Amino acid sequence: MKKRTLTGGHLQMVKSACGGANPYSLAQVTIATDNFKIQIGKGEFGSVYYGKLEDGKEVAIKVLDVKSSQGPSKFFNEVDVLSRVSHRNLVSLIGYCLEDDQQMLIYEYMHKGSLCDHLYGTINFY
Ligand SMILES: Nc1ncnc2c1ncn2[C@@H]1O[C@H](COP(=O)(O)OP(=O)(O)OP(=O)(O)O)[C@@H](O)[C@H]1O
Repeated sequence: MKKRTLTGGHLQMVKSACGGANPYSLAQVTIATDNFKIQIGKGEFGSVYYGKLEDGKEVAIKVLDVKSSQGPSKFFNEVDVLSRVSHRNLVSLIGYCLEDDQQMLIYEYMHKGSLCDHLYGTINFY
């Protein structure tokens, strides 16, 4: 299957859409996740890992599965929507990592999981 990556145009859109979300390097994400040690979930978009940023903030890091048929458009849509909405019942987008063909989204970590986790019993606590 053809590998889907973000084009230069997509990258520009992501960077401007990210607003308050910060860019993180692959090295920072690797340290934060202790080399992607704890996988807390898997969705359509890819795998989700537990991490802790330098300032101690706990995060959930979604790593785009490059084989996903959703590809860059899913990444862009998620960044675009979450950067424009802010609500106590919605998870916040803290940052993103776009490096070496990697596409990752960094969210605040929800200790109590998602509504879906509660409905389907798929939660793992860390
Ligand atoms: N911010 C978060 N905090 C804690 N756990 C999370 C967070 N985001 C995702 N997870 C965990 O990872 C799992 C997969 O999440 P993800 O959002 O990728 O899948 P999804 O809910 O099926 O959505 P999508 O359709 O975007 O793939 C969730 O069910 C949850 O257990």
